[in-house]
Amino acid sequence: MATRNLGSSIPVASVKELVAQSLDAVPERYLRDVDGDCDYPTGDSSLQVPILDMSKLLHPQFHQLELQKLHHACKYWGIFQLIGHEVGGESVKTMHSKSQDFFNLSPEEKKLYAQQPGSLEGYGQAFVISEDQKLEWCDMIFLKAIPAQTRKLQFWPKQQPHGFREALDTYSHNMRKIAVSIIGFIAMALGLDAKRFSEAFEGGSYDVRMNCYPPCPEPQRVIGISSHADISAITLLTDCGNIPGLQVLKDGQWVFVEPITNGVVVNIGIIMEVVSNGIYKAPYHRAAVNREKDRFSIVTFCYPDSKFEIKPAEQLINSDSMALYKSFTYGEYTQSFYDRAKLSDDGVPFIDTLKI
Ligand SMILES: O=C(O)CCC(=O)C(=O)O
Ligand SMILES: [Fe+2]
Repeated sequence: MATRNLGSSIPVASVKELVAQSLDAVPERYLRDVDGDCDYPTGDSSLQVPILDMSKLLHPQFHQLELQKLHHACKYWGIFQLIGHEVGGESVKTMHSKSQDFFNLSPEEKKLYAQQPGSLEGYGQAFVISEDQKLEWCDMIFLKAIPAQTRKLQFWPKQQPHGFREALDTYSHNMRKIAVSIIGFIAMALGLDAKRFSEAFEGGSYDVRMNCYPPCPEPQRVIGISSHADISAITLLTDCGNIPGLQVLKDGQWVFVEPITNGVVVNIGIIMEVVSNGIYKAPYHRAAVNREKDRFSIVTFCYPDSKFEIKPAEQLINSDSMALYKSFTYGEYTQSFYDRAKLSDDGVPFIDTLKI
């Protein structure tokens, strides 16, 4: 198993603590519109993110049509909501309540699990690399969950919230179950060997990020998580409550992903963009915040096992369709991402650095 250096982040104040001070104005470091580049839209409500049904993918009668829908969703959206999967709502609900309980602990209790220099794991913020960088309206805790031997238990809340560790163990195994099945169908939709993909994800890595977006007095002027594409192969997101926040960029427009009961949001990450030779795109997405309530999301970044080479699949390369991306070992790929994350933003998207 290649060890991954997940980089590090400069400690900054917790947004929840900031909100507890009942500020009526948002501190300058969070404001996105001061330099006139705020583009916070309400989201286009005429567009709806595709919904895929796992039980249909598994059903001989409906399989073919649903597989075509999956191909279309991955190709034109890079994101879809998955229903009819085999994971019951209970484990998701339990994890969401433990995650909320964690963010509601006192600042002192949460700090027991704070990120340490040189690592992104733990409680804090991701990728703060300079003192004048704009900040996101989000607190998070980031934990590597699978394989179990990669867990850094010093960052896993222990006594409080009671049962957090067991809940995360169950939740992450359930997310792996979903990843193993859906990646097989994604491979199939591309005409690739489903079994090889499912096996690679059976032995893959699963990193979990729990996000808390506190209510903001000026939600239009801040961003919960700024626009990015995930570096995973696929990402599975569950939302708790009916508070929309996730937005995806579709043909130049931001579209809200409306939470649906028991739905798991699946999005294509950069690894699958490379493997599919660009047929499927890792979509840009971001999180908006609201004025009224905390929003919580739990995001599982799914990676294949470390033997899996990150390169365009050979079956997709021919004289009409040349390889668009270079080949990487798993270790080279993750290291190159974290090496770039330590540098100040040069405006070049990570995916472009992978192109031939
Ligand atoms: O919370 C959300 O809706 C988005 C989170 C996300 O994109 C991420 O953590 O990578
Ligand atoms: Fe993301």
